[in-house]
Order: sequence, then structure tokens, then C-alpha cells
Amino acid sequence: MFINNKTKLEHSQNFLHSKKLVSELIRESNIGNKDIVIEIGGGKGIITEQLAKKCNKVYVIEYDLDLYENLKVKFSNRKNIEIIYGDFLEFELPKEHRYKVFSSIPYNITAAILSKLTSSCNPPEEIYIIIQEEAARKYAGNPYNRESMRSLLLKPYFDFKIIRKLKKTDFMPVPKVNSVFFRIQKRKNSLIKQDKIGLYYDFISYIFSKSGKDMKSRCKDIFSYKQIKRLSRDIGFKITDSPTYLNYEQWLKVFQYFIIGVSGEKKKLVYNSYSKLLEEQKKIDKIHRSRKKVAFLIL
Ligand SMILES: C[S@@+](CC[C@H](N)C(=O)[O-])C[C@H]1O[C@@H](n2cnc3c(N)ncnc32)[C@H](O)[C@@H]1O
Repeated sequence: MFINNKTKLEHSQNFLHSKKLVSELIRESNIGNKDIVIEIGGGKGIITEQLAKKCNKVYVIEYDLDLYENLKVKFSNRKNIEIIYGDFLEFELPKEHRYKVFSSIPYNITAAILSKLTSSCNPPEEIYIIIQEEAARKYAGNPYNRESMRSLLLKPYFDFKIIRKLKKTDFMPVPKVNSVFFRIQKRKNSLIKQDKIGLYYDFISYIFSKSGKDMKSRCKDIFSYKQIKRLSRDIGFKITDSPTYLNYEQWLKVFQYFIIGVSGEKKKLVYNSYSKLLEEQKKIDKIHRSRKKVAFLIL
């Protein structure tokens, strides 16, 4: 009994209980009858059931053995539902096919799930997730929150939208935190040209990894005082603002200026900043996750 409770807590299980709500959420998405959809954590199948009526095929990955076995039985006669046992984080995403994700995700692995999906070489066309409100705001940045390094690194490729807020009582057991229905949509074309995207990643990582609280101190090695003063006037920020005060559009303008107005020597200062950041992140992830590798192939 004790072991069961512990397992359930680790798997972050707050279940939706209203079929009406689930069908509204699916209606608010762009899931259609041609779509192949991955559901992370099927739980008791409340989303799976209705997704399968709307789309071509649903692949459900469930990490709780009891829930997995119940789902297998419940959907044994449904040809367009495939239930897979395992950890989504060890699951191999489709390499070529178009697909979407629809899921009420386990909140304890939000960052790992979103990092896996958005950094894939073939990311989902659309990700519809129920997620903790605070996390959604951080990912989306402006206009829901101030921008973060994460939102600025993702925005060239993805568009974010909080579709609606949910009530705590929409879940059983009732969670302590607020939740939202959130959409991450892959852009048809990146907002930054392919040959400049590496430099943009390095540039943003450099500024956000630098010490100093404001734009003036973080940019001092790449822009002269005169340049940062002019940029602040033209783009509309204060040199004493924190980098998170500038929105994505303003950052694009600062980056454009960095491309044309800064010497090659100064550009070199930002090189490899993104890969250094990833290395540090990897070290942190290694500490957090020492899971056994189980790979699943789908599609
Ligand atoms: C918040 S519940 C949502 C369940 C159900 N879809 C619903 O809406 O009621 C999250 C589900 O993800 C499962 N889960 C937790 N960690 C997982 C992982 N690493 N991989 C796959 N499923 C996981 C849990 O067992 C649980 O069923």
C-alpha cells in the first residue's frame, strides 16, 4: 500500500473527471481526422477516448503499470489507439512523420517533456498541454510574463498561447497549483534566417549568462556605451532595465544591430555561449535523472 502511494505521487497523477470539459478542450484545438497524436500519460483514458474519436491515431505512453494495464483492456478493441508502457522521456519521437501532442502532463517533469519536444529534429506541429500556469507563463514570456532566456530561445521557432485557465476542481485529487490549457505551435518559417540562428542562440545565451543586473552591464563588452545608449533610445528601453524587460521584438532589433554594428572581434565573444549552456544543463540533468534507458519506436 505504501509503495503504491509513493509511486503514484512520483508520477504526478491529478486526473480530469469531466468528459464535457475534455471534449471542449479538444474542440478548442486544431486536432482533426488526419492527425496522428501522442498522448503523454493516458491515466484512466478520459482524454484518449475522445481524442480517438477526433483523430486518425493516438499513441498513449503511460508509465504507471496499473494504469497501463487498465488502458490496454479498456481500449483493446479500438484500432486507432495504441497503448505503450514506459517513460515518455525515453520514448523515441517520430523522425519524419507529422504529428501533434495532446496531454495533461505530469507536472514534475514539465521542463524535461518540453525540452524533449521542442529540441527534437522533428518537433510536433502543435503541442496542446494542460500545464501549471506558472510554467506556461515562463515558457510563453511576453505578453503573459516578462521574457526569459527560455522564451527568447524558443520564439524563433514556436508560438505560444494560453487558451484557457482551468479550475483546480477540474482535477481529482484537487492540485495545489493553478493549471492552464496551453498551445505551443511550430512556426511554418523560423523568424530568424537559418544562417543566423546559431549566432542568435549564442547572443541570447551570452547576455543571459553574463553577470550584472541591467542591459548596460551585461552588454558592456559587446556594445560601446554610445551604442547601447542609441539602441535604448531607438528600440525603447532603459539601459538600466533588466534583459527580461525587453520583449522578443525588441531583442530581435538588438540582435539585428549586433549583426551589422559590431566588429568581428566582438562577435567572437559570444561564440559557443549556447553550447556551454547546454553542457551545464546536461550536467544538471544527469544529477536529476539516472533512469534506465528504454527506447520505444513508433510510426
Ligand atoms: C496529470 S495525469 C493525467 C492523466 C489523464 N490523461 C487525465 O487527464 O486524467 C499524468 C499521467 O501521466 C502519467 N505519467 C507520469 N510520468 C510519466 C512518464 N514519465 N511517462 C509517461 N507517463 C507518465 C501518470 O501516471 C498519469 O497517468
